[in-house]
Amino acid sequence: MSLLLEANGLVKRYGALAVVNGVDFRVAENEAVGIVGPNGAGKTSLLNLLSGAVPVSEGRIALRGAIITGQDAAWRCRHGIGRSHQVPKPFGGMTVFENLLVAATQGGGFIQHEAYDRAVDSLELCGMLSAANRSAETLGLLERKRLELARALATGPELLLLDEIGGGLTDGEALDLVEVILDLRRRGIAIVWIEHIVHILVKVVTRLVCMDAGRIIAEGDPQSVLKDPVVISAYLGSEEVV
Ligand SMILES: Nc1ncnc2c1ncn2[C@@H]1O[C@H](COP(=O)(O)OP(=O)(O)OP(=O)(O)O)[C@@H](O)[C@H]1O
Repeated sequence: MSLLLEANGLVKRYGALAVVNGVDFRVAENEAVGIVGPNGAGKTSLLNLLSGAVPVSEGRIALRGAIITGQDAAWRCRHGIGRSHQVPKPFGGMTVFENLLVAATQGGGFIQHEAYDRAVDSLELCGMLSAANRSAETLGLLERKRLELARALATGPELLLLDEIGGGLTDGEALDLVEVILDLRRRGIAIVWIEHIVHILVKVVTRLVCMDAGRIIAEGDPQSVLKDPVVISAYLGSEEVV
């Protein structure tokens, strides 16, 4: 597998506080990487740096070997880095389908039939065809999460950054989303997924990273990371998670 995204020495400071503190992070083509860690560990902050939502304080990020550290989120989205947010916020005053068309055209840079086909494809993949003409604001949580995923997908990503896409869902609902995410992997999309529902996460990811206090404290194959005493002490406690 060739390297898709590589970040070295990432630091993000707010005032004196380094919320991401010297992180090296790599994702290969079509790889699925999970990120876990306690609240406030810096997981979303790391995703924000990778997606370009916030600028780095230090470090550099490369996409397929080309430095993209200075590129903003819109540029990165056009060049294959899509993301979903922890709290889904559909575009208001629009239907589900219109949300996806906006993502395909404005986020992905697709035009005309290509944009339309992308939007339809994302609807189908995320199981939202029957909701296409509903006002996005009327959706319940599961459908909002699906729309959040579909919208990221409509931008045509090679790499999808998912922030707690399973959060707030029942186990059954989260398992349905797992099937969708597995489908995306089958299509060759690489996934970086932050999730607290660890037994759901490990159904998709082949590598797990654990963060604490802005640093990576363990990484490797998911079962080994979950058994690591450092991870148990910082994050899992004595809880049985898989
Ligand atoms: N814009 C900001 N200004 C100041 N501090 C911030 C900002 N954004 C995040 N932080 C701080 O950075 C730290 C890491 O937050 P972050 O949201 O990245 O953690 P997380 O691991 O994603 O947590 P959770 O699992 O609760 O979502 C927290 O202490 C948070 O308060």
